[in-house]
Amino acid sequence: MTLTSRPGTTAEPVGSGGGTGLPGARRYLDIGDLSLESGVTLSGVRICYESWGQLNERGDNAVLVEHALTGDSHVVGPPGPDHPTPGWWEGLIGLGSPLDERYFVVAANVLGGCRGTTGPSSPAPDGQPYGSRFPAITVRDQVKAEAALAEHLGISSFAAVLGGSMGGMRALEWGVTYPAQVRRVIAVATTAAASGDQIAWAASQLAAIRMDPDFAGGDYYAGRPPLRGLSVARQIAHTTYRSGYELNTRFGRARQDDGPQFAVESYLDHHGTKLGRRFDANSYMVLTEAMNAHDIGRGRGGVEAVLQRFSPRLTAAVVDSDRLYTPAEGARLATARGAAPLVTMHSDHGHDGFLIEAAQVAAVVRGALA
Ligand SMILES: CC(=O)SCCNC(=O)CCNC(=O)[C@H](O)C(C)(C)COP(=O)(O)OP(=O)(O)OC[C@H]1O[C@@H](n2cnc3c(N)ncnc32)[C@H](O)[C@@H]1OP(=O)(O)O
Ligand SMILES: N[C@@H](CCO)C(=O)O
Repeated sequence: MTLTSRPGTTAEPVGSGGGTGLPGARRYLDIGDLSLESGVTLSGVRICYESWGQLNERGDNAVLVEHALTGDSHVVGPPGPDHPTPGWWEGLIGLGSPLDERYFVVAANVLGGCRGTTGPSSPAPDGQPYGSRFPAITVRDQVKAEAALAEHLGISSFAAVLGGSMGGMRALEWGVTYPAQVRRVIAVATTAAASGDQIAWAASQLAAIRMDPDFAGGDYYAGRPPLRGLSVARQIAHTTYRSGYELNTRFGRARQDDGPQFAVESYLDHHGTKLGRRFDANSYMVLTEAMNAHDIGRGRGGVEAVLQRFSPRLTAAVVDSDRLYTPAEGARLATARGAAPLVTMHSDHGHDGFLIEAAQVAAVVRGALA
């Protein structure tokens, strides 16, 4: 990333919010072709993003907020025409919040996703959706696309790049790939490299989608989407996102409406069906595979070597009941050169605690930026 502004095409903003962070403030930037880590070139890449606040003259008061697997650029704010869901980290941005008027906050929809940034459901150069033709991408590719956005916006350096889960992976990659442009990384409920356990849980999710007859090898956009496979994938994932303690105490052995189905089955079914209404199965697979490939040490001498030369200040935070991105993985991050002591958040909810315990996350961010 150089500090000069680069050519890019800003498409018409949609909605009416401009850069204010009000609903409908999504904007699009066409960054052109992106050469991927695999050597493949993805042509005509578009980034969809939101921003809050003003960039200062030095271009160094920016903060990048990175969303997780099924999140999006709508970090805070009510639902609106462009945002079927409310903000997922309410209280993080705005007056009186950790990311207040001192900062220019940016959040982009991730490369490979389905909320406006180029992904498998986007049109390929032939005008048809990529579908099965969408290339494998990595977290590094996602960060490279975001760097093009940062450059276009005139950002010289970030005061912080922060995110949870898959968002934390991107935050870490930013710190490794662009150390001179990132002063602080805040990595929440995440890992330096996908573990065998995480890849194993992902394997059955990917298989569930592939086994849905509606998947059609990924080329289903003209027909029915593979909602049953996606639902099962989400149900497996959601179980790993919550703690056994929560599932036992909240649902236990109760039956749904005194019928034959366990209440916890009904709950998982609800979340599986709900995701199908807002998420594309191909994106789910592409992003899951990108997370599986995540390893900040790949081609760089391994994770420990990278952590020992990590140059931005690093704050790692974990959720004590997270059985997917375990506290041990956060503790490993906190061994990085110059890292702050590990922050442990308490939640009975497991991994999703990084979304649910918004006040604790806000305290982590406030503390890291103090
Ligand atoms: C809020 C958003 O979705 S933000 C939009 C962008 N999305 C993201 O960023 C993804 C991140 N968000 C998420 O993963 C989730 O929304 C979370 C983690 C925030 C949800 O956490 P919680 O608020 O604790 O929700 P919880 O797990 O209790 O589920 C509540 C839902 O389960 C339903 N439910 C609860 N018990 C049962 C049951 N026995 N049977 C069927 N449904 C049930 C509730 O009716 C509720 O439904 P609704 O979400 O349609 O209103
Ligand atoms: N509930 C989160 C979990 C992934 O970290 C999501 O759907 O993005």
